[in-house]
Amino acid sequence: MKSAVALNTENEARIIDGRSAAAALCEDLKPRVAGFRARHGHAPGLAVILVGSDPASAIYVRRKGEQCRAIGIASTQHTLPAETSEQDVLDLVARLNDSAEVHGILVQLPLPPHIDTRRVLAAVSPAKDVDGFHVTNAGWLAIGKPTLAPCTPWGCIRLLRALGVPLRGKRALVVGRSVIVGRPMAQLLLIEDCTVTIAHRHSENLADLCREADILVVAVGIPGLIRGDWIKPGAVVIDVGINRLPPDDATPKGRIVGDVVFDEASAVARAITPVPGGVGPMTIACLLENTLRAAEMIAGD
Ligand SMILES: Nc1nc2c(c(=O)[nH]1)N[C@@H](CN(C=O)c1ccc(C(=O)N[C@@H](CCC(=O)O)C(=O)O)cc1)CN2
Repeated sequence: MKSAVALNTENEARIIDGRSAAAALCEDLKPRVAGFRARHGHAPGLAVILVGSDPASAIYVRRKGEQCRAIGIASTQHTLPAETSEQDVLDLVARLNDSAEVHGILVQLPLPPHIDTRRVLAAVSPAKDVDGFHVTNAGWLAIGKPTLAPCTPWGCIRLLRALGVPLRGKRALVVGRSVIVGRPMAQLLLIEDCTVTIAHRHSENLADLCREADILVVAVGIPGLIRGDWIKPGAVVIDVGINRLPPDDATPKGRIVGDVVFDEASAVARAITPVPGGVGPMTIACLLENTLRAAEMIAGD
């Protein structure tokens, strides 16, 4: 991946540009996708399942389809009404598991409350689990051998690597313990030889834990939780939070902010991801990477 981020030598944080990093990754994937097509006579295929009409989910799913097509991945979207039964979702997953044209299956989250998310995710074939949420893939990651790693944390690792800061031996704090981000993020940082701590809603002295971190990854969905004086001078801050604030006169749709107070943190940190334009775009680029990887593994490349 071409480096979209370089370290700042001045006394202010480097803003890590996730949009350029994602664009660079997609450019790198294009010839690999073309190579797959040339070898196998068909494109890698991604199937995306969207249940219900959550507006944000609909936007993300649409972007996933557009970006797949832009690099030559075949993408199909299965949009089901919010009242679809769990069994109907499971039946669709089973059909996609059996389809030779589909190499990656993604169930957009959140699912409506009457559907058991764990049961649906467990039904996805681990070989096609491009979100990396299946327990088999979580298990591979937990033993340090990731196959298909969850896209958001994998995107964070890509940003950290592109930044060029040494990770080995550094103290990393992950704030948040979700299955989608916090837990896999901690596992991936461990593979990078960081000394990893996970903090969560019951952690005591969160500010002090943050002040010890060379690498701080925050994924809790609480706008502005992390203040500038919680950050160790020179730390790298990865803000995974995407929170929409209530509308105001200047922003009728509501401003999108992260979990970190950006202006305060950027005065202290060595480098920081903005929201929007940081980790978010990498999530989709890494999904495309995982889809190609799944296709290559299924084809035995
Ligand atoms: N099955 C999955 N569901 C969900 C995932 C996931 O990885 N797999 N992650 C999120 C939603 N998501 C992708 O699905 C996602 C969220 C945000 C962004 C993004 O680029 N955000 C922008 C800001 C928001 C905007 O512009 O609308 C940014 O950060 O710049 C991409 C993907 C939950 N569900």
